[in-house]
Amino acid sequence: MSDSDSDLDLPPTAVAIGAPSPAAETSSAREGDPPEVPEAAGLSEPAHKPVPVTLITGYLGSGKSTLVNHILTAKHGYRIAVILNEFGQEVGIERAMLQDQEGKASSLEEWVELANGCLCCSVKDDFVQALEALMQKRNKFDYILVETTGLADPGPVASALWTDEEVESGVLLDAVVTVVDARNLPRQLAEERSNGAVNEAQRQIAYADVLLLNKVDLVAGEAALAGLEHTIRHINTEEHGGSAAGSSSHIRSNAHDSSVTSVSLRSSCPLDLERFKRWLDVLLWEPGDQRIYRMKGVLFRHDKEGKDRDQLQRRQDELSALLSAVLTGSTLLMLFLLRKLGGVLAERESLKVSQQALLKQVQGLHIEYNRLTKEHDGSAARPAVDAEVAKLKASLEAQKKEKQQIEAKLEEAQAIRKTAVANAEALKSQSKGLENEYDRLLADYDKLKSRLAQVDPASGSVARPGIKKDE
Ligand SMILES: Nc1nc2c(ncn2[C@@H]2O[C@H](COP(=O)(O)OP(=O)(O)OP(=O)(O)O)[C@@H](O)[C@H]2O)c(=O)[nH]1
Repeated sequence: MSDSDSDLDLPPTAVAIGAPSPAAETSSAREGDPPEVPEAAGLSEPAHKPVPVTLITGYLGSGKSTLVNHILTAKHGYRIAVILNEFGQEVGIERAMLQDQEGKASSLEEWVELANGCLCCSVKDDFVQALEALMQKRNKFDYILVETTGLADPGPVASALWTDEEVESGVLLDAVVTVVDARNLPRQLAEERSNGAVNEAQRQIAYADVLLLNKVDLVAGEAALAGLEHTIRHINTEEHGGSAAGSSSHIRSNAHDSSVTSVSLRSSCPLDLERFKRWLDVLLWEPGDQRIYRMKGVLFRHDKEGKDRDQLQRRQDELSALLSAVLTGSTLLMLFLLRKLGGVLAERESLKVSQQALLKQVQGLHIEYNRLTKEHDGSAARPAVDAEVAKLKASLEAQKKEKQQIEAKLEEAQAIRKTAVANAEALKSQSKGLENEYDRLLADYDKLKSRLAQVDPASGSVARPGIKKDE
């Protein structure tokens, strides 16, 4: 590793090994520095100068995409086009991961994904076509980064850049950067291929102009790292002995390792994360005859925020349902009570009328009684008059009783009315209380949402001091 590389704006757990290339210089631009115009891109010259192409290679899961994402989000001022080659048939996963970094300035100008095969063989023509298509927009970017699959042989990919006339005139191989997985390197180098051919990990190291020893955080001890560095240098100088940029390969080329394949799974339902983890444990610890090199994907799951949001949403829904049930119930009850009240009031009015009529009748009877008493006092008709008066008195008594009954009914009606009004008041204040609780929950939900928004999903830490994620 050259000393000048120590300033590289690289991920903290990566070590650059080998001669610095323009690509390495690209990533060494520090924040705030004005962007240097890449010589090969010739931005100071007319646009016929070739665009530099950097091939980023490395075994499955070594950290190529991490490096590409780092370059795209670092502040260097270059505009970059990316050609990404996926081994599997799924496209869009890496792009989705990039999109996760919203908020960071991205140098990405163009993004092309070539899936279901390797640039070095089955999709070589697609690669050339993609480059030709990109060259139609050459003024939009200063650099092209090509991320190969983990099984790609960089040799044929590099040679594709100078075997197509149109491509050759527009681009220039800047460097082959090989990302090496420090933890898994010994195993990867030891893997045997048929006929004793050099395996992919070895070929990728051999072709590198720049070697990036990645995942050094997963290797314990300086001595182990020094040993890995020695091994890599040895393979690179022994097998390679020169730059891949512009040189022809003397490494025995090999057909792809046909025992490696990819499987992709899609689901439109949210994942139960715990069950998913258990499934992964079984898959990784008891793989049977299969070895799993690499997994990547975008999970559709209910996270904590989602759970909280769901719970809150459910509580809100329940509360609104309860509130509307109570309001509907109270309205119906009010209507019922009002109707009953209306009936009682109408009955009271009719009772009043009949009471007045009775009073008039009693008064009329009284006048009639006085007249008859005066007229027939001492006469022979007196017994008949007395009988008549007794009848009238009985009728009066009956009417008095009726009046008492009506008054009792009236009292009862008034009591019902009083209860109805009290019930209506109680329901009113109950629904007011529910409304307040509903408002309070909405405010809690907003607060929780804004706090969760401050949680850094990568580290789980909270951006603002004093607020814990679990709050
Ligand atoms: N511990 C540790 N993990 C890392 C480092 N660099 C990358 N990773 C992780 O390693 C995994 C693989 O990284 P990628 O960048 O996707 O690897 P890749 O080479 O693009 O993988 P393929 O495209 O499948 O070949 C991811 O989970 C990364 O977060 C590192 O320096 N240290």
